[in-house]
Amino acid sequence: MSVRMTAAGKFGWITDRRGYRYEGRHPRGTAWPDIPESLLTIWKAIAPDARTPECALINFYGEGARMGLHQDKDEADFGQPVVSVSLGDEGLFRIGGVERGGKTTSQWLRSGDVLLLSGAARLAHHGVDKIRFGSSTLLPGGGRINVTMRVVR
Ligand SMILES: O=C(O)CCC(=O)C(=O)O
Ligand SMILES: [Fe+2]
Repeated sequence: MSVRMTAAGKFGWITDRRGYRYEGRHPRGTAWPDIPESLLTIWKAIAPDARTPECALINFYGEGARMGLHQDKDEADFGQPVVSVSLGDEGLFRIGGVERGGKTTSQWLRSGDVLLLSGAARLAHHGVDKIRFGSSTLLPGGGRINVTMRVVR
């Protein structure tokens, strides 16, 4: 099972027959909702010198969902960080280096954990190998939400 996605902010990350890209509108034609203040507060606290985030990607991991190793490299300015907030079930986060195929380390991300990818880590390969479905009571039906904020342009 793959990760389900939606977004808030100026841009959302979508996929269709043309592939993956940032879009200013939801596929149904409406603007994305604003990024909630509570999330902007976390961004400002952890990345005070960064610009305002333009996208909050909301990933939902149901039972069995995972995300393969990848780099976040569809943004224009890699000097701007990526900040993610994990909610609900624990997820096993794996991170390696900028080069593909290098050594990686893994870490369980728990509900409320905030992760910063900046500097040398901004282009590090990373992914989520598995979630511990049912390890948190936050989401009534179980699962993990990861909200990832980015400056896009
Ligand atoms: O779910 C996570 O912790 C990572 C999400 C991620 O890497 C992404 O959305 O690009
Ligand atoms: Fe990522």
